[in-house]
Amino acid sequence: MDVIQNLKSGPPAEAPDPVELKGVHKRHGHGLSGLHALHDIDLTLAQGEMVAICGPSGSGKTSLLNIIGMLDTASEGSVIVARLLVSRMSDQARADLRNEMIGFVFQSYSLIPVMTAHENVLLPLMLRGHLDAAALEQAEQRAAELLSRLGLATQMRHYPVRLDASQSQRVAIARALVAHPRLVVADEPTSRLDNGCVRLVMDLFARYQYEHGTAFVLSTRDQRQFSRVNRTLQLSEGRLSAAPSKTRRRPLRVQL
Ligand SMILES: Nc1ncnc2c1ncn2[C@@H]1O[C@H](COP(=O)(O)OP(=O)(O)OP(=O)(O)O)[C@@H](O)[C@H]1O
Repeated sequence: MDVIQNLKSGPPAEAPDPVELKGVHKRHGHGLSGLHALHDIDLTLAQGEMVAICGPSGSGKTSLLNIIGMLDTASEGSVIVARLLVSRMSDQARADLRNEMIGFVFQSYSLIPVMTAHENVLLPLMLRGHLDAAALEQAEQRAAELLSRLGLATQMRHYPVRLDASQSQRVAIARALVAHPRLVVADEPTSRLDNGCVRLVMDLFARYQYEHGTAFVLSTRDQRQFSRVNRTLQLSEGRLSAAPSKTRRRPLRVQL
């Protein structure tokens, strides 16, 4: 696909639900010593929807996100991403689809130490293939704009070693958004942010929902996010249920 076109394009007008899980179980390890981390999970995420998965440490949040993001496979049940049954895909096809449609925010940020903040954010666009000069300039601008929006204009040329936890987390968030993914999978994305930064991030997420139809699945223990998501689900010992008291249908407010 033409890169400039690719940089500009949003999701197709009638995009299918990005993710559908049915009867998913996850067992880590084998046999009796294996740990049954997820039990019979049913979950459909609609295009443009933001879902928070909350639950205590060890309840299975990361295991679930890894399956949704195709970083790990289910032990049982079906995982459908972009209408494709993940278990039938080759490793390469899974990697390509992941690269094409999903942005990740990892709990430990996973920034590349030998790259500046700006280069880290550019990475997903560079991985999509050769950029000609015009596309590269556009990509660099987009990465810089995202970092500025997240309050990191003066840290763009810093290497990760010079960033504190809040700055590193915001770089990881910019990197997840830069390629306008259809789906963002974010593991505790605001755990290291103060209230002002949480607002910046949630406003930016809402903007992506509206402008690009991006769907978000966030694992969180952060109460500050609950009023900004469309749906909150509770994971408890690997079992998923609705958390109705925390559910809101639409993000409250978008600051453009
Ligand atoms: N690779 C693995 N091998 C064995 N057990 C694992 C593995 N990954 C996770 N587990 C176990 O599965 C259960 C769920 O872990 P998971 O990391 O998904 O929970 P979590 O809710 O994300 O926890 P936290 O909030 O602390 O990250 C835990 O008991 C954990 O020890």
